[in-house]
This record gives sequence, structure tokens and C-alpha cells, in this order.
Amino acid sequence: MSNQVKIGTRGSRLALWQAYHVEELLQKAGLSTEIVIIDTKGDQILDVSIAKIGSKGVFTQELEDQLLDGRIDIAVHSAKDMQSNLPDGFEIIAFTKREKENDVLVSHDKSVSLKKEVVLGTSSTRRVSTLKHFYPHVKTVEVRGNLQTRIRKMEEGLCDALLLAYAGAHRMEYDHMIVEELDLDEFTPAVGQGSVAIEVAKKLDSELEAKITKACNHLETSLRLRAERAYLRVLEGGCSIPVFALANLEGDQLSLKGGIVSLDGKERISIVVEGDSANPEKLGQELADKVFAAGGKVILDQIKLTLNK
Ligand SMILES: NCc1[nH]cc(CCC(=O)O)c1CC(=O)O
Repeated sequence: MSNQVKIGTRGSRLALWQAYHVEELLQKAGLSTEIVIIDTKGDQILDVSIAKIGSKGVFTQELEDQLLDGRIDIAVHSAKDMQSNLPDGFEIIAFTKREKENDVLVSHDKSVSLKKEVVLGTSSTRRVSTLKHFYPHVKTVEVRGNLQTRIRKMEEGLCDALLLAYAGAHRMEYDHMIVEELDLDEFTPAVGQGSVAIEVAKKLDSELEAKITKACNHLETSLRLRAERAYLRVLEGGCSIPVFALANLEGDQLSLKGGIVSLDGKERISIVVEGDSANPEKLGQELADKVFAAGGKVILDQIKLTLNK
């Protein structure tokens, strides 16, 4: 078995940060590495919203092709950009230690606040719908592109602030521009937010796979994300559906808070379930059952109808 790991990544600065982060973990474990930058459809189409392109695999397809070819051994992604159901033949073998998972407002203007009549840049349906629910006076404008592009558009006057994941803002060293940390009960994050996932083709050498998992997987994070992703799987939520879930681990007890919000923000369901960390998937399923029973199924069907129009 070779000790060389070819790391596939997208070329944005955030993606590269994540690839270097994984590279460092692998090197500390004595593995040698090489980074291979891969362009994806999601990187090329910048003028259409992700919800409209169809979220399935726009940022992952090309990486998966190369995993199958063996041109790369692992693909590194933001965990929250990973589909809940991977295509046949692929699996996630590690989740890195999760960063602070909340959303933040990023701006040059320190006076920006959700309490004011501001215009926020975002392209996430979860964030737009959540704003409509809790802060209906706030206006939003769609901004796509990598984080640097979004900052530039804000500076050109498109919006007063960007609504971003803390993790991304921090990794891009925008900490000095964080003007508000958003509440986890209101802006419950997207499933997986703040962690980096390592995806492989199932045919990868099992000895190498075990070494990579040992070097990169953070046990607590992986238990939390397994519960969140099990919830997402039932909702079949890609990143275009405003669903959210956040698990926490206390000893051997997992708590999982999650729900769904309608696109107009009028209805929002959020429920907490608790259970043994020995079976995170069961907890995700339980949350989905409860959210559906509380009216979430009707909301989800309505969202799918609207997005498919
Ligand atoms: N949807 C894009 C995306 N994918 C991962 C991150 C940030 C890093 C993370 O959440 O892990 C972001 C930017 C954002 O949502 O603000």
C-alpha cells in the first residue's frame, strides 16, 4: 500500500483552506500528500442560483468522477455541502473537528444589526426563510460566488452585510468584520455546518482508508453529524431546502434540535429530541418523524412544489 494520499478539492480559497487543513492532519499522521484542484459545475455557473441549477451534486460530481478513476484518493468538502444520500459507490470516512457552528453577519459597518432595516446578502433559502420568520423587516438580496466575490459585491453596495457561516468567515480571516453572532435557536445551522467531510470511493484500499479516518475523524463531531444527516436524509434535503438541525453531545447523550421553515417564513417547526449516542441515525429518524407529524411534511411538499416550478 502506498502512503501517498491525493487530495481532491475545489479551487476556491475556502475549499483550499479545507484541503490544507486535511493535508496537515494527514501529514501529522505520517502520510504524504498531494493536492489536486478540480473545477466543478457549481464553480462555473455563477449567474444562476443553486436552487435553480438543482443542488444534486453540482459541487461534487467532478470530484466523484476522479475518485472513481483513482486520479484522487479522497475528496474534501464542507460537510454541509454534502448530499444526504451519496451516489452508489461512495462514502464519507471522516468528519473533522467542528468549528463554531453558528451564522454571523459580516460587514464593514459596525452599526449593522438585525434589529434595523438592513439589506443582507445571502443565497441560502434557510437563511432567507428564517429572516422572513423572525425579522420580516430585513430585506435580502441573492449573492453567489466564492466568499471573496461576495465581499466585493457587498463593498460595491449590493447589500449592507452578508449572512454567512462563522466557519467560513473565520477561515477566510474575516473575523474583524463580524458584527453580530446569530442565535442558534433562531438561525439553527444547516446540517453539518462547520465541519469538513472526507469522501472516498468504496474501492479505496481499506488499510489506507483506516489510516485516513484515524488521522482526520473527530469522534464527537461524527456522532453529531451522523444524527443531523440522518434527519436530512429523511427530508431528502439538498442545500436548496430550508431545513436545519444541530446535534450536541453531553456524555453519551445526544440531543438533536431541528426543523423546517416555509419559504415565506410564515410557518416554522423546531423540535428537540434526545437519545443515546450509540445510535445517532435513530435519533435523526425520530426527529424527522416528529417534525413531519407536527406539520413539517405539508411544509416540505409545498417547498418542493414551489422549487420545481
Ligand atoms: N453554502 C456555501 C458554504 N459551504 C460551506 C460554507 C462555510 C463553511 C461551513 O459552514 O462549514 C459556506 C459559506 C456559508 O454558508 O456562509
